[in-house]
Amino acid sequence: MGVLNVTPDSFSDGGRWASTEAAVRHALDLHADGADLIDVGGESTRPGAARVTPEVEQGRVLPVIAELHRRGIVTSVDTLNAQTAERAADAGAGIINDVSGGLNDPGMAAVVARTGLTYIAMHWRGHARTMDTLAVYDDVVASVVAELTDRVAALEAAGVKRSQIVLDPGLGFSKDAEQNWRLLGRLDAFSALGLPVMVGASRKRFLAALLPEDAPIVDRDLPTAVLSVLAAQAGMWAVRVHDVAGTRTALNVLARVDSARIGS
Ligand SMILES: Nc1nc2ncc(COP(=O)(O)O)nc2c(=O)[nH]1
Repeated sequence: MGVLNVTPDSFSDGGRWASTEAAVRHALDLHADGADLIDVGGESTRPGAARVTPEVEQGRVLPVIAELHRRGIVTSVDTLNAQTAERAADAGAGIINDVSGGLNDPGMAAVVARTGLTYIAMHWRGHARTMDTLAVYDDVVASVVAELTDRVAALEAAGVKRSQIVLDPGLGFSKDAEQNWRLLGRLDAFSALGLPVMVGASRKRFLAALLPEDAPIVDRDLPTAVLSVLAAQAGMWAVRVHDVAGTRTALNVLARVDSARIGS
């Protein structure tokens, strides 16, 4: 899953794809680099980011989703808002990617049920302004698994089919660095729920600790690619990355080793 933030303020690529034309061009590049999916977001979710209205969000993402759909590219709409999700589905989005797992907008589950689209339910405890204060867990793996399990039950009660749901541990959302690493060390606990799982570590702050103090954000693409391989080995459904080319190359290394092993 290639990341396309059509926002002026996303932490790692804010403002570079603010126009529809620039955004579509970048999506085509990500697709050419090997992305199976393009995640189109119109509101930055980075800690401290300002909220935008659904109308502003829709103005940013709908034209991009419609044009990519016209070109046969599968998109997910990265939104907390039911109205945006519904309009994105009408514009041709194939997936709803909701970082709040349905907690932000009470109307989201009904839209997911009605559209029948794949729904990525990420673990979330609150908006960007408060999320860091909510990073308190006795056992982060057990808590995130339990809270996602609750979300699945609520979604099914609202008419969403289990077959629509993809889970995501929500790295960096109400998790500190150590908690992110703990979650990455136990991806099996998420697979054990019997649903596809996506992981989004790309360029996130917790990776910076592995790099020199003043390293540019793009240097986080190497640890991101390593995590993509580990996620693939753990049987993850998808990884959400900015540097598709790097992750695709890393996954090709894994595929080559696996095929050689099978052939041996
Ligand atoms: N499902 C899912 N969606 C997401 N959307 C945005 C961000 C924040 O990263 P960005 O600002 O680089 O897009 N991370 C996730 C994530 O980890 N999982």
